[in-house]
Amino acid sequence: MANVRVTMEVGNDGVAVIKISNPPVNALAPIIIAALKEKYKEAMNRDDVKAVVLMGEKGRFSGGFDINVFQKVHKSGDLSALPNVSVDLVVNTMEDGKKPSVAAIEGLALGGGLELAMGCHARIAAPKAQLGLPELTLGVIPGFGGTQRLPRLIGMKKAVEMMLTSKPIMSEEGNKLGLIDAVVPSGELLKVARAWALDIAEKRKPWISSLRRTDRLGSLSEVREILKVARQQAKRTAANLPQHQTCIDVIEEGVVFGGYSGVLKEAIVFNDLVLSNTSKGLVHTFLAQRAISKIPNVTDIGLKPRQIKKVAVIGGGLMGSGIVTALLLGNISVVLKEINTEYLQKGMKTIEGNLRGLVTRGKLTQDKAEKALSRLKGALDYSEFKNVDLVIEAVIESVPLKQSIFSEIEKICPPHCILASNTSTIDLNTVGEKTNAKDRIVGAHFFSPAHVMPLLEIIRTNNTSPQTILDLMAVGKTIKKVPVVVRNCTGFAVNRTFFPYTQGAHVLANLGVDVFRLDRVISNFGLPVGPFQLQDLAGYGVAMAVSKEFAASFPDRTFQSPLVDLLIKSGRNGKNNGKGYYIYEKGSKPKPDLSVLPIIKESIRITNIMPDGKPISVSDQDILEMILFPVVNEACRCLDEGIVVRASDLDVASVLGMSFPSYRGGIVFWADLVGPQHIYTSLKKWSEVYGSFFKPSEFLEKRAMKGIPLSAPASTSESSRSRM
Ligand SMILES: C[C@H](O)CC(=O)SCCNC(=O)CCNC(=O)[C@H](O)C(C)(C)COP(=O)(O)OP(=O)(O)OC[C@H]1O[C@@H](n2cnc3c(N)ncnc32)[C@H](O)[C@@H]1OP(=O)(O)O
Repeated sequence: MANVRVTMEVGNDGVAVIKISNPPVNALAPIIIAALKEKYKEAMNRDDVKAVVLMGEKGRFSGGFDINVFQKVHKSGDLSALPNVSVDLVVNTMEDGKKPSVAAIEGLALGGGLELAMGCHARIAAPKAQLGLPELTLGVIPGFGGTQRLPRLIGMKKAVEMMLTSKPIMSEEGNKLGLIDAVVPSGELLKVARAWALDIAEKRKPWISSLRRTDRLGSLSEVREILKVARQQAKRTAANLPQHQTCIDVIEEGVVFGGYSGVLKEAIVFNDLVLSNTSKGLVHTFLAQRAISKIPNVTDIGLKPRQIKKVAVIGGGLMGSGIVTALLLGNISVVLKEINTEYLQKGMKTIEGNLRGLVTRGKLTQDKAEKALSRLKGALDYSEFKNVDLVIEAVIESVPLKQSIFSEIEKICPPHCILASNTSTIDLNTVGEKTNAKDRIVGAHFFSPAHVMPLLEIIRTNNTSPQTILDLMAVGKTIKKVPVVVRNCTGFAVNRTFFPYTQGAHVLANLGVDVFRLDRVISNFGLPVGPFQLQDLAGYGVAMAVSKEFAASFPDRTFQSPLVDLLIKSGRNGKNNGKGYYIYEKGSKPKPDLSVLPIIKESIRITNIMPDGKPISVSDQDILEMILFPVVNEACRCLDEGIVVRASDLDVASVLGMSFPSYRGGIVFWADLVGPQHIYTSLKKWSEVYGSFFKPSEFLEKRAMKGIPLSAPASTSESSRSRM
């Protein structure tokens, strides 16, 4: 803890330099806040101090309030762990202190970090420092006066945009907007900040308290118009989130009743929001995403990732070309291998199209797209494979084909080369069966479209070496994916956990519940689309292949719905041919296709599972639970079998792989909030009426009976089942 501290050095010029040190981002932990108060008090009382410069250690001002403290509050429900910063430190000690403060900002000033800087009387920044108030992404609002000071410094419109989108700006833009008083080279930052602070103290520069400014706010009617538009927008984009509307209310309070009233209201509602389930979910998601890269016996044994300079991708279909695109964007040289010129050209065109799409959407410059393409080579044989560091196979899901590819590339590639498969269903032991390189065989499961979706599932067998896993994790990070390391099993972690999602929806459809209502309930819960629309988007071929796979591995809990087969027979193929459960027309939103109803009726006739031949009557809550509890049940089996390192990995995987709402914290976190006992009792009841698809797993039963959260690590007696 020696490096968690605040230091103060007073120079001969009479400037006290107060420095925050809490690596790696100088987070404002309670101990830092207490030390800041102490140093400020000392600076105000010392006769040899004329002014203060506030800065952060090692080139980073501050990443904001310590997020771990939120988690502690979430667990204990005790708000007293939150220190009084907004009034006590920022208003009374810094802004209204008798000596001026100047913030010297380098690297980043985010959340509470930027709020401290705004409490200073001027802000000097090094180039390219990130400035932002991302608190809404944690389910709270800025709580150290940011809702009041940012609009007063840069104007209402931009301030509202920065808070509601949580997007940071760079110091150069901050300078143009009035948030930053000067941008100076890093080496001159401290010198300029000291001089600026003295200039304020000696009245050569104005002594400005942001909270008292009104000149940038605009008239009340202008403010109200901006806030009205923001409210409407937030209703659309953040329907289930309380913090957006609350943030707007607090901003308005300050404009109507003055900045100080705004600060007081901000502090009150901040505390309410901290305790909300939304904040619990979002904070959990943030920390879980960081924990995911810590793999016991891989990342903690002193291994260093080797550099992956050249990658070969086999197969230029939709997945293969998406993977190539992602690699090229990560500055990696790629060889795309196809079996003939026609397929190769098709793959190349798809890659070009992917890059062009990013340019059109303003996500990539033309220059960068061209440079990315220049790193790509096409090949029809393996001659380019002699010096590759990694091969990713992305051909069709055929066991003999994959096996022959792997035994061929083993002979051609250098002995250090990682041999990865993008299979989503085939056992990796089977894929690598005919090779002698089992320690280098690994799964690299991307999600479609691979250049857009952020998750990379890394599947290890019992033979995969830690170095192979570490290297692939490093590649994942280079191409801006979040890698989750999982064990080999049918469907791996994501598809396996979520296969009952579609299944549950099909059970309900066959019990007579309207499919469009089912989709609506799920999208109201926060997933982008419901299970039927998702099936339309993924294509029915995928649905058929996947359900066959699961039926073979988990016959006890696979519901055989004839619906997709009937849809295909009626000439539907989902979005691919514009006709599925919905009608897809260019330029318009998908519309429910009522002509699908007779097909569903036929499915109901075949399955004949409706009690007394009548549709069941269910509430929206029942629907939600009947679709999601079986998912929780399968997640329990994955935990029991040690498919993931920790429960929160499954949360991240569900958020990034299945778009489960991040503000609900992920599937296991959500289940723990709902309560394992309720989930167990409900599943048990449904299994008695509707069959074994709903049968609760042993793991769920045990945890429910003992009142242990599903996310709690396995006890010694339980872990005998785990394969980790
Ligand atoms: C009252 C106030 O208004 C409330 C607040 O201030 S809430 C906090 C607002 N701040 C934020 O939301 C910033 C959150 N942090 C980030 O976005 C990113 O971490 C960052 C941009 C600062 C740095 O990103 P990057 O360099 O990629 O590093 P990243 O891996 O994310 O973080 C490095 C470590 O710092 C930790 N960290 C980052 N910000 C933190 C914070 N505010 N509190 C505690 N820990 C933090 C991470 O958990 C991670 O820990 P680990 O090494 O143990 O895994």
